[in-house]
Amino acid sequence: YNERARMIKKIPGPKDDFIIGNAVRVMCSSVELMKLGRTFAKKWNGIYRVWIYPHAAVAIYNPEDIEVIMSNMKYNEKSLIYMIVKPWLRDGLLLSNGEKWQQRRKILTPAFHFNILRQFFVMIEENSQRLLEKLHQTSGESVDIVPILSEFTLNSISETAMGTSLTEYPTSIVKSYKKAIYDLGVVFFNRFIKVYLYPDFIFYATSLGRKQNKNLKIVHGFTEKVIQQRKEYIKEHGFNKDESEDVDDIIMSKKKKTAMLDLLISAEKDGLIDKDGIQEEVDTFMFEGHDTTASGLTMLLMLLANHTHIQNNIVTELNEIFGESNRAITMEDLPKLKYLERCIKESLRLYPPVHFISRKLNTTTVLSNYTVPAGSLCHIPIYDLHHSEELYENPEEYDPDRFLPENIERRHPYAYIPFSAGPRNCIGQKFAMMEMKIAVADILREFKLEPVTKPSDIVFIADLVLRNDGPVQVKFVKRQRYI
Ligand code: HEM
Repeated sequence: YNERARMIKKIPGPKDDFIIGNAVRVMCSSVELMKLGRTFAKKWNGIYRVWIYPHAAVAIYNPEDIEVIMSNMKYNEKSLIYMIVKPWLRDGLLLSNGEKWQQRRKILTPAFHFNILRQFFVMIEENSQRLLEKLHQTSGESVDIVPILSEFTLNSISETAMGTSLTEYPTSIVKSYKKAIYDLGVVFFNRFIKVYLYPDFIFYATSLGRKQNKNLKIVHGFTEKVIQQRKEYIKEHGFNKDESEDVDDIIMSKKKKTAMLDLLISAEKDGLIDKDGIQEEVDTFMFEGHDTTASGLTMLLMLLANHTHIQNNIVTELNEIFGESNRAITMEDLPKLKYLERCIKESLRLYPPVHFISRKLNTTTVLSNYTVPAGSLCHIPIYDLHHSEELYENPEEYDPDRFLPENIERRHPYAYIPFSAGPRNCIGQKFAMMEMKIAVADILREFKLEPVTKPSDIVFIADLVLRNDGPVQVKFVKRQRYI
């Protein structure tokens, strides 16, 4: 009944229970929670509030409010719910705030410069060829693409950003890393819905807390090895500092592969970051750089398998570029793949891998004519924004032409934000788009995709990235030269 509660109560939202608000309502299964989010979004119009004692939150899914929050540095701080993943990613770029975030972002930005991406291209293409070999082994039979694509994206991020090939590790170690990430997702979800598990002293006394610790040990142990291996490499081969002190030259050196990790190790030598800081960033990039693109590619291939005419349009575009030639794809081909780019963008609209983000409102803010008190959480359910009937005609339909330049122009710039927007946007978005383009172009030059899992079979589970509750299956049938 205080002023804050009175302000929040003016915003429409689900009926709440005395004191605890909506706490009981959100304590449901992972699948039900995802459905509940969609039900709420449909019931209200671009904004609603939830109250889970003692926290108030608004969910906004209209572009005008999202612009207010995302375009302004004063709303850059991540909300309390990210504290659930803090023991894992600690103060890495995704979670850090204030000066620390600014300094880290400055160190890491050059790792995604166009010239660096050009070098990454070669390594991603090598991995894409390995992916094709795997797909050939499926001999046109139905296959679950989730683990196959996750292996491709994990290998790609470790070779490019970390300068470490996972083929040098026993498969059991890599498998247990991936499984530990999946299991952590389950723990995080369970803590997220049970507010009584938020205090550390309660959480760590439960079996869930113990499960988290066990999996964190595996995940941190793995990334520690990745850093160690790179440091040993640098010790042996050096940074090539004799030739230049310039950071671009260091990571572009021909003597060794380029790596984001090298920037961090170099920054450690300059006293800008310490050992723990490096580990935080490696954990962040290994996760953000692989699970997101794997989710994006999974849904994209499933959609293409189910939309033959769209798949054929991409093949026509590929034919125009490659003709009868078997030559490998190059960096120069990428901007020519305009239709494919539209298909990727539309897939990221329908299935945004990062479907939900959240900020903290440090000041009292007016959103949709409602006053939201300082201290509230501000959730941005990207999924619901992208499925809004007001912004997209027939929002459930897969229609790449929504991304024709004239159609983009008609939309609000914050109506489509798969990579977030503003100063705190995704640092890896160009990397991700490049990786997805290479993989899909290579796959469609080689295989015709046939549907097994249909869009109507997809049932989301609540996790850090958008996941189906079960496998996503596709058939890869060898093509007789692009027909
Ligand atoms: C399709 C693929 C991807 C999607 C949809 C995606 C989406 C996003 C989104 C929505 C955010 C904002 C998160 C938030 O505010 O909580 C973000 C942040 C971030 N992403 Fe991505 N991402 C993708 C791929 C990547 C890749 C490949 C990398 C690394 C190579 C990466 C690294 C990061 C990092 C480090 C941040 C935190 C940035 C900051 O706060 O300064 N992401 N991403």
